[in-house]
Amino acid sequence: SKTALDDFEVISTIGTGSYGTCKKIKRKRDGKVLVWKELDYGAMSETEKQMLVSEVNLLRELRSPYIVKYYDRIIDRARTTIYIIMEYCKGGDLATIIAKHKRDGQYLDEEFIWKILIQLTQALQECHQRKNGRAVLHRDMKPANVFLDTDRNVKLGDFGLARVLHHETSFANTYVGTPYYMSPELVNNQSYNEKSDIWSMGCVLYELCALHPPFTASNQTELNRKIRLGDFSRIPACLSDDLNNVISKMLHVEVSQRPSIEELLADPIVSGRRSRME
Ligand SMILES: CN(C)CCCNS(=O)(=O)c1cccc(Nc2nc(OCC3CCCCC3)c3[nH]cnc3n2)c1
Repeated sequence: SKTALDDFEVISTIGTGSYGTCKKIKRKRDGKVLVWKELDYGAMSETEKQMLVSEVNLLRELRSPYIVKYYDRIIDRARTTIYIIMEYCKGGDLATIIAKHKRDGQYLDEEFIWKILIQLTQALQECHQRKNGRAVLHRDMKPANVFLDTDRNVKLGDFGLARVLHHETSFANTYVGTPYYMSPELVNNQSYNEKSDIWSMGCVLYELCALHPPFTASNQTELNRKIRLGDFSRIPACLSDDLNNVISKMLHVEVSQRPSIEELLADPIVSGRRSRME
């Protein structure tokens, strides 16, 4: 039988993203706590609705312990709203964690950063090296889209939704935040590719280390210049050269010089750290 809205009770609103509202919900039959994201498709064209359907179908196929699990979807035609039901990540998002450490003037410890690095890479591996089909690019990886579960394991979220919403007509396209994580190829109006996700992952990991993005500026032009130059300062001195080396590789301005997912996982530093963790 189809899942219906009254199979759930809303506990609270977690927040509002570029596409709509995220609510914490409880499944009545077993009390399981989940979230749903409400998207109003009322103003979407037929093509955009088609894109939304295909993006949601892609969400179903992405199965990894490091990607927010998709459960179901409910379509309420009366309200022209789709409810996408996903796993609830108790640990919140990295943007909140970084802001807290910045406020307290305390860096994150290196072991935690390596754990995030390894698990984010594995989350991207699932998307870039999908068995049965084309790679799914995240396109919008940033600290606010990386969640943690109870054991502080990574849960990469909001897949695909980024693409359907970067469609020119959707209101979500209006930049709410500064695109600190734009890759050089995007700044140069070249195409977005798998290596662009690697760049964004490098920016997220850099910000976990330094508690600020690698490239900052007070306006877009200045930001674009810094991104094209790829000049960023070393992560804090208390963090190892190994960590600095791996993150610096991800932030290579030249797409061809930037490692792919498989090259990252094959890197002796990364595989060495990974084997010590699992
Ligand atoms: C905006 N943030 C900096 C802080 C405000 C919000 N707190 S928070 O740090 O995200 C937070 C606190 C406690 C639990 C969770 N768990 C959670 N959140 C999701 O999305 C959050 C939503 C994303 C779009 C923008 C608004 C917030 C999930 N999506 C799938 N599973 C999810 N699990 C999140």
